[in-house]
Amino acid sequence: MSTTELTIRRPDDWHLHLRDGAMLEGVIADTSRHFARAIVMPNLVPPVVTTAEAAAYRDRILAALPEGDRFEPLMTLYLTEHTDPDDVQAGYESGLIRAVKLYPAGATTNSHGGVRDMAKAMPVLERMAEIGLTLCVHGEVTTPEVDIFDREAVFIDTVLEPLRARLPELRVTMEHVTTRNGIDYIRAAKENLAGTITTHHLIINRNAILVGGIRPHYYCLPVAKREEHRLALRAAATSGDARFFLGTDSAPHVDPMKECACGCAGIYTSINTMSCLAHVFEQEGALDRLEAFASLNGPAWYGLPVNAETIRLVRRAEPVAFPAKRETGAGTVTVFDPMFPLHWDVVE
Ligand SMILES: NC(=O)N[C@@H](CC(=O)O)C(=O)O
Ligand SMILES: [Zn+2]
Ligand SMILES: [Zn+2]
Repeated sequence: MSTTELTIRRPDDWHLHLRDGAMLEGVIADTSRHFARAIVMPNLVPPVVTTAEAAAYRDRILAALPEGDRFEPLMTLYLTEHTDPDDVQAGYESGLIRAVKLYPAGATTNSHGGVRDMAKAMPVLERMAEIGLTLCVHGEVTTPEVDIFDREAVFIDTVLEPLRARLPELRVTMEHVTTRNGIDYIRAAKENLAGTITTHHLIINRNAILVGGIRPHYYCLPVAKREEHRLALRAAATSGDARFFLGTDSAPHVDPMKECACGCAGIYTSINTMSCLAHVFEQEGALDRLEAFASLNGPAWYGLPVNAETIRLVRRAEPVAFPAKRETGAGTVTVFDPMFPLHWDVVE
């Protein structure tokens, strides 16, 4: 008999875009329904750079939460070349700041204020290494000569490895790993390195974006790679290795910003992530490791307790329906379509 029910600790999302204002209000319930906590990305316009800005953003998130939902936003700071190490340390020591995010300038959505010259960020990075504060990285180079499909691998060789050689004590989370190279690099590290994997990168390869017509709702950054890379991600996610855990990178953009001549990067998966993941883990014969990936490995890496509550997943005979669109006060957001029926349902 195959498994049709599964109870796991309540999951957390270790890489999430909640946005702000009407978009935040429109999407937050899709996360707080299933997830207890999330590492909230700071790439707002303007970005969340100081501890005071992060505190104000946290208040706005809590104010947008539906009545009765218990959800803890774990705040991050957007690293710039002018970030003040003392402010970062104070934010960390107050318990508000859980990570600092490195966006190479120009690498992704709202990253123009990111880091151009790593040398200028060194004082902050040294302080973080000293106090044990985690650096989350969007691991892609932006050099125009480098092919977009190679940007993660080149980042590892030319930015990440030199940084970690110089600051071995620095804790680094490689966000949204998309390549075998990234997986191998994390596996080979002795310490202080972990990686988040998104839901969609376990499901799509680059064909989803390009075959049969250009499909903007499968476009995100880092861009999905070849099938061999997707298989490496699936192997890592389902391996039980504590260095790999869920970061959905759910990144809502309104449809007109996706369906146009120069569409935004980002895929919206908050609403059906747990169903998608149960499907993937079932396919891999690893349902017993879903809890490690979604609920245990992340807290261990960030030094936080595992959630006390549980969620129950049930495999239905009939497919579970999800809305194709999420309507928000900021506009309509298309929901990730895994291109197969989803049978796993989360029951409260
Ligand atoms: N992943 C994406 O494609 N987009 C993210 C930014 C990011 O995580 O790189 C966004 O904020 O829209
Ligand atoms: Zn990113
Ligand atoms: Zn992201």
